[in-house]
Amino acid sequence: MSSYQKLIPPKNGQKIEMKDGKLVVPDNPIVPFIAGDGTGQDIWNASVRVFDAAVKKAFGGKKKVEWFEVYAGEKANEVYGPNTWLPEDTLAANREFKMSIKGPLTTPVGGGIRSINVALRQELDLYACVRPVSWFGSPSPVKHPELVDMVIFRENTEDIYAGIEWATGDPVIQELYKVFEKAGVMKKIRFPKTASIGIKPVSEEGTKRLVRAAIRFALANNRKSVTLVHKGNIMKFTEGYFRKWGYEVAKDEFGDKTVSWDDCGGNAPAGKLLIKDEIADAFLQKILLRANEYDVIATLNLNGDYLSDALAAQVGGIGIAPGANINYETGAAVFEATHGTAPKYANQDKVNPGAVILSGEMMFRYMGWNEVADLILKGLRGAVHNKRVTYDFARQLEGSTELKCSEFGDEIIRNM
Ligand SMILES: NC(=O)C1=CN([C@@H]2O[C@H](COP(=O)(O)OP(=O)(O)OC[C@H]3O[C@@H](n4cnc5c(N)ncnc54)[C@H](OP(=O)(O)O)[C@@H]3O)[C@@H](O)[C@H]2O)C=CC1
Ligand SMILES: O=C(O)CCC(=O)C(=O)O
Ligand SMILES: [Mg+2]
Repeated sequence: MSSYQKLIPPKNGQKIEMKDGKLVVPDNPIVPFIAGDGTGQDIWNASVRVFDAAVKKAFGGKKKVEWFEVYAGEKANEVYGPNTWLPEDTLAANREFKMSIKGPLTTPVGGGIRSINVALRQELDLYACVRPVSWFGSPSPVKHPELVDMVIFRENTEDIYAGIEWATGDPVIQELYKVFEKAGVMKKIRFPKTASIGIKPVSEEGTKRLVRAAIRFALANNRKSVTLVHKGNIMKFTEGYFRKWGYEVAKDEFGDKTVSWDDCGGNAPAGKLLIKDEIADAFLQKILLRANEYDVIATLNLNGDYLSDALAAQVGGIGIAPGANINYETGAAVFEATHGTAPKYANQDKVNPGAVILSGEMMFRYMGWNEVADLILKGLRGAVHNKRVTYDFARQLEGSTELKCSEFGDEIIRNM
């Protein structure tokens, strides 16, 4: 057991562990949670009741999650003192108990602390951000939202999110200019006196482990294709190499089970997984026009961030867009919504808790508690079908009843 500065883990529960490459889940697992900033607390209050109700209904008391509150963001400042955004305790709890679920955390724009969400992913090396997007019957701005059934695998530890950047005037930039001078690239910086500079690392190992995870998922779930989404025409050695390394891992490690677009002209023989690629801007227009041509998506960090919100909107909005950050080798995982803190709605018991609830659905499936995950899906589908929904759906759904965040949780429980 780790020694914690301020945390006391629940006495009754047991740890989830990884043994011989497999998760071993006890009947009473301890699962750490971070409620989150802004709307996070309202959402967590609704979500945890849904989770407990689904576990109780599925197992009749034989299994139970022991929830363990850990802190990050604003609450961490209250518990640990000013300027403590991601306490060592929280990282230690994530390591000890393997999995956790979290609400959104605030990141200021243009200065201040770097993202705690990104820091958690990097500290725990959760290299795959997995975001499934499909239609739940909710109102959508497109004619055929049912054509969207994709799972985004977003690289989660590299790219511009590594946070290697300097503000205009920083002395490091002057040092970099000396290197750029030698390399003969200074003329490419149009306004050197005022430019801020950011650096985008993309590695072979980082790309291959992400694409490998996407291909394994696609094969295990009988998916038709994996599309590598990149901007490799412009960023040749970062995004272009993501594409190259992606095709390489498919050929070298899954050559008997996959076929590339170039080798089959897009017509994959029966039983083979098609590996193709798409430039990111073209991809963004094609998902609106012909969403059914895409299935599993493997992409870089920034592209994945943009795509997640865009695809979420296509199936009815960010209010029901779930996600998981996973390291498939260590088994470590943090489940979280795609959306942020939506601060203008904080403490109004108003927003849609669906994204965290569906992140919980992913978590229970990851734990092998499929009965619980199925009940959560049934409950959510039932609530949307009955048009008893939160404000985001209600404003687009004729004849609906607008529910509070907590009431929507109750409605999901009623429909399980
Ligand atoms: N993983 C994380 O913790 C993330 C954190 N963030 C952080 O969150 C903060 C706010 O970011 P912002 O760009 O405003 O993005 P948000 O996702 O927080 O909110 C944007 C809009 O999305 C809608 N929305 C968000 N959550 C919900 C919900 N649960 N139910 C219904 N609608 C919802 C609202 O739309 P409407 O106004 O139309 O009602 C809201 O105004 C920033 O500090 C950002 O860095 C952002 C993303 C992820
Ligand atoms: O960390 C943040 O504040 C934003 C992260 C984000 O938008 C995402 O992971 O989708
Ligand atoms: Mg985002």
